[in-house]
Amino acid sequence: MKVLLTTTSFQDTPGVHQDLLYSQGFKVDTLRGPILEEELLPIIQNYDAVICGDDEYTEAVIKKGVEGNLKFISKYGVGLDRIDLEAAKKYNVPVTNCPAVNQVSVSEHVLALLFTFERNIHLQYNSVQSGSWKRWIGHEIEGKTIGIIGLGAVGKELAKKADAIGMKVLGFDVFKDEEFLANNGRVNFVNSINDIYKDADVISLHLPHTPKTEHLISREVIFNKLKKQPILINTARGMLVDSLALIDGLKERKLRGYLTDVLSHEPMLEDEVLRGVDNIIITPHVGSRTYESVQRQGTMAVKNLIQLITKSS
Ligand SMILES: NC(=O)c1ccc[n+]([C@@H]2O[C@H](COP(=O)([O-])OP(=O)(O)OC[C@H]3O[C@@H](n4cnc5c(N)ncnc54)[C@H](O)[C@@H]3O)[C@@H](O)[C@H]2O)c1
Ligand SMILES: O=C(O)[C@H](O)COP(=O)(O)O
Repeated sequence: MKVLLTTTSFQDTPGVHQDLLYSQGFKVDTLRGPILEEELLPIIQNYDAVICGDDEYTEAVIKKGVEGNLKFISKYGVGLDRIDLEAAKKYNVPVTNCPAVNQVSVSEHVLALLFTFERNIHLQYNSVQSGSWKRWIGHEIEGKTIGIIGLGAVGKELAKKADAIGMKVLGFDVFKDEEFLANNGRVNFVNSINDIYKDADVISLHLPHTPKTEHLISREVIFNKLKKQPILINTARGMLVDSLALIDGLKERKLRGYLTDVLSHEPMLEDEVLRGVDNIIITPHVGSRTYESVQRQGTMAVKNLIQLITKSS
């Protein structure tokens, strides 16, 4: 079994996930992801399986893969938006992912971004480093309303944490998890996303990127629906937000800030429009990158692959 491993956090973090993978007798080749379609096309047919991150598994790549040896795709992570699932089905390549193992890390990252912004840590750090003692005034977070769009694994974990620090929590999802809401009585489920746009001081996105959710945060939303100059936090996917509308919205004070872990194009392009804009903080897709989460996620990705192999034999 020849396996292509492209996720850098898996490779760079020693732990139980690596022990499990390297005890299977696979021949493992590594590349530093994310890997683009044109880079995958010439090599993919050499592999029986891949453990991938946000690599471009287009129909062309999958087709090329199955003309050779490709049989299994194990995604390390949750979001499957870079894998053409229809094509995988068409060519009988099962795809697995790692749900509900990185929500602690990602929700902590959301709060880290929020605290950083509200207490100007990023500005004050740079200022002190340059020898200055300028002191900014920040904002408290307790008592503010957070609107969570997408109450899945990360959204729910964030809802609990936000409640614990005294925020009022609104949540919206296309699926209403009655059991979670019954067990977390202070999480207020709203039936219309517009209630979040209207009432939230902080909006955090936790839904997948699909054709339906692309540019969910549109010019129309930014200019006509946001009522409280919220801070927008995005640890889900860059394509959920219309970047140009967002920049205009920040200039017009429709939003107070944009704190994001994800961009529409990753790795960041040299001419990324969000770079250097006031009141934007960008981190390089590190929401789930903790030693704890990498080991959980990595172990699940390897176990998923072992299960796929066992099932097929
Ligand atoms: N920054 C990171 O490192 C990082 C880490 C994990 C996940 N992610 C991204 O965050 C997303 C959420 O992660 P998760 O683990 O919570 O996923 P999840 O699948 O557990 O939850 C996603 C939720 O979004 C809801 N949803 C789908 N479409 C919706 C819509 N149109 N409107 C409202 N709700 C909708 C689903 O019903 C589900 O409850 C993932 O899809 C992934 O893209 C990023
Ligand atoms: O989908 C996910 O789980 C996250 O985006 C993390 O993916 P990555 O670790 O491959 O960046």
